[in-house]
Amino acid sequence: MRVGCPKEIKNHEYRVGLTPGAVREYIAHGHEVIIETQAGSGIGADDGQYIAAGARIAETAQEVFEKSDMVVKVKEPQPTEWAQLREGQILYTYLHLAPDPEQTKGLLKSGVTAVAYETVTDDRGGLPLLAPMSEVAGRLAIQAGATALQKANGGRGVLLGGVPGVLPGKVAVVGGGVVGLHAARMAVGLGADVTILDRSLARLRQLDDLFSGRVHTRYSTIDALEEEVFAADLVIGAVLIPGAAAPKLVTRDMLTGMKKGAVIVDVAIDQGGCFETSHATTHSDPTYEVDGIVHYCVANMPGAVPVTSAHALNNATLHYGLALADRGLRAIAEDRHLRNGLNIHRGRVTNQPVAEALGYDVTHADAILNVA
Ligand SMILES: NC(=O)C1=CN([C@@H]2O[C@H](COP(=O)(O)OP(=O)(O)OC[C@H]3O[C@@H](n4cnc5c(N)ncnc54)[C@H](O)[C@@H]3O)[C@@H](O)[C@H]2O)C=CC1
Ligand SMILES: CC(=O)C(=O)O
Ligand SMILES: [Mg+2]
Repeated sequence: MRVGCPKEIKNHEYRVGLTPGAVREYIAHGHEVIIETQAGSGIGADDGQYIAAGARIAETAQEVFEKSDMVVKVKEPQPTEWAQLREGQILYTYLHLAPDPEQTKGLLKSGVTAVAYETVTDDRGGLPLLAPMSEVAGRLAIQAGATALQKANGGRGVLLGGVPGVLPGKVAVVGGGVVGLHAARMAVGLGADVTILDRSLARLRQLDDLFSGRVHTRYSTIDALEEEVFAADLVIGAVLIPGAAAPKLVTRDMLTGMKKGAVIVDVAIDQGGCFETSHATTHSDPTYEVDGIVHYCVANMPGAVPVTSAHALNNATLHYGLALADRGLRAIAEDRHLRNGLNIHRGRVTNQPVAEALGYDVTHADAILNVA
């Protein structure tokens, strides 16, 4: 198969879909790889490294889209990109379709077969292609929140770790999955007073064990959520219902009960956000204020640390990327975890939560992947 990787064009997105190391693996499997010139510049990988790994360099993204049987990316395709996709081509990238009707329309119109990293599953009930970026974003959320809490940045002027004789800042982490765990790790490391809320008691038990009492865990009722959000200096939004739009857990009304200058980092913004007042921002203008509360809602947080993120992402995407390149649609038909990743196929929505969020009929992948 001919596998192509364009340069990412989302605001301040420096990751790349294929690292030179990943290219070498595709070449070893007998595939051709085309990389857009400078696609790896954000991680310090120049065209020479890609050529040494066996890739051919394309001068334009257009050439990559035109000539590839499978396009491997990081972020959801932007309008100029979805216009270049076509039927018979596989797109392998993050999509986050539930809160994004325009992109969904664009992909449906193109006829492309789109596998979304964030809905591929594993045997342990996890999301293995989302997890590494959730690790990065969870850890970054505390750095971003701590910075936003500084007075000159609009925050209330609290140092998360406090100092001897002054209490530390309070951090509430809403959703104790991968993002929540890694955010809590960083906040604990800084010496903050951390509470994790979740709707899964089993998960709260695990977290209690992991942190040996160093964090508080709380079952997330409306009461508990209100109490923790009102008391917090920093709130991290980290809930997920896979594929679906994030539930709006913190309403605009609740903001009035919060401390002025408190900070919200809504990591779940890529699925629409779990605060009613969240809207997506970019790395060039990451924060805004509503009712005295600073909001940080960057939808591609890991793009800020591309050297770490691109390698972590490629570690996770390589296995299924090779399966798709080796076996095409058959790989999707034969592996239920990859089938869970299929969101769009030849003009139909194949993921139930996406279909429900956007009002489409769902077509189950098994019914249309006729590859016998
Ligand atoms: N902004 C960005 O750059 C990035 C955003 N993300 C996003 O972060 C979000 C979280 O991802 P992960 O931690 O990997 O998901 P996860 O599936 O590991 O964890 C989600 C947690 O939310 C909990 N939850 C679900 N509904 C809840 C509710 N009503 N109240 C309290 N807890 C609830 C679940 O029990 C689970 O423990 C996702 O939307 C993901 O796409 C991930 C990476 C980067
Ligand atoms: C998961 C996601 O949206 C990101 O890594 O940008
Ligand atoms: Mg996004």
